[in-house]
Amino acid sequence: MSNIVKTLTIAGSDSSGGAGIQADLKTFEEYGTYGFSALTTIVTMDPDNGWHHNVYPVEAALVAEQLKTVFAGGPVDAMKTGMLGSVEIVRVAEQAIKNNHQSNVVIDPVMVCKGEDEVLNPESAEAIRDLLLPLATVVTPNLFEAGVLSGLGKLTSIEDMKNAARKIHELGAKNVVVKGGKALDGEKAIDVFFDGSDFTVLESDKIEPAHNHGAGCTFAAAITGGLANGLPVHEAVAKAKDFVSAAIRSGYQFNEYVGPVFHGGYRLNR
Ligand SMILES: Nc1ncnc2c1ncn2[C@@H]1O[C@H](COP(=O)(O)OP(=O)(O)O)[C@@H](O)[C@H]1O
Ligand SMILES: Cc1ncc(COP(=O)(O)O)c(C=O)c1O
Repeated sequence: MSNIVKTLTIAGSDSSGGAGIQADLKTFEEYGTYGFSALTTIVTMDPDNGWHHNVYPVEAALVAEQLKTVFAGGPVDAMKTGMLGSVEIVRVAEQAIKNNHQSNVVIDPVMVCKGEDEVLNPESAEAIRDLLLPLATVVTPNLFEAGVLSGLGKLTSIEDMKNAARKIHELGAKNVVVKGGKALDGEKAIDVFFDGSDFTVLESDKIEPAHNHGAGCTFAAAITGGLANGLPVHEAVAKAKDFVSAAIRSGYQFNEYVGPVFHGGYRLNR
């Protein structure tokens, strides 16, 4: 079929199914697109150790090989990156985007897993800032990641989020969405969108219980799906906000530690 709309994720595997490549491919399907993937890391969560996340990066050369396979069909309609796992893998992603003249690039600068409070790999965070932000059509940091990328540290208000978005735009990303999510105090889940000249504040009710494991990946994958389908950036972001809200509302409690989103929530109109 020649009218197939193609999407790609370069991300890690979350066997628990809510986040990572699993979230991305499910979301791409919901958007009626054909999903490709290059796996960067395998993440396990240990029920015998308080659900501690162990992250196992794949060899960078193997990520490059996967991307050679994907791009053998030419550039895709839109792509995203998620957890990248090492500086070398960030470089491989950068080269693939440049060499294949890939447009519609969504960078989700994954630095932490929810429930874990250490930056997974500080060098990778710097590499994402320096190598990938200049290639980003949209970058989607959460509150913590936006504080790191902007250098502003802890962000606690919409004004802080706007200042961070401005700084991240200066680093080269064309559009920035700073996600307040559950981390920003208040009754609303607030995200700030900045296109380089105007701010839009996206608001939804804060959903409780927050079955939001995978919400960030799902949001970025939904923006990717929207861009692939030809939506302008601001519409792709607004639709992604509705999509992820429905996914959180339809989420469920997997065990005592984690409640993932359900990526099909939007279709079920929940
Ligand atoms: N409890 C919640 N209720 C409603 N929306 C939420 C909730 N938690 C997160 N979101 C939304 O989900 C999206 C992902 O945000 P967030 O969970 O902060 O990202 P990340 O997974 O990268 O930490 C954002 O649009 C955010 O506002
Ligand atoms: C492979 C992978 N990518 C990304 C994330 C981040 O998930 P979230 O969308 O909840 O921020 C996780 C968290 O567990 C993960 O395992």
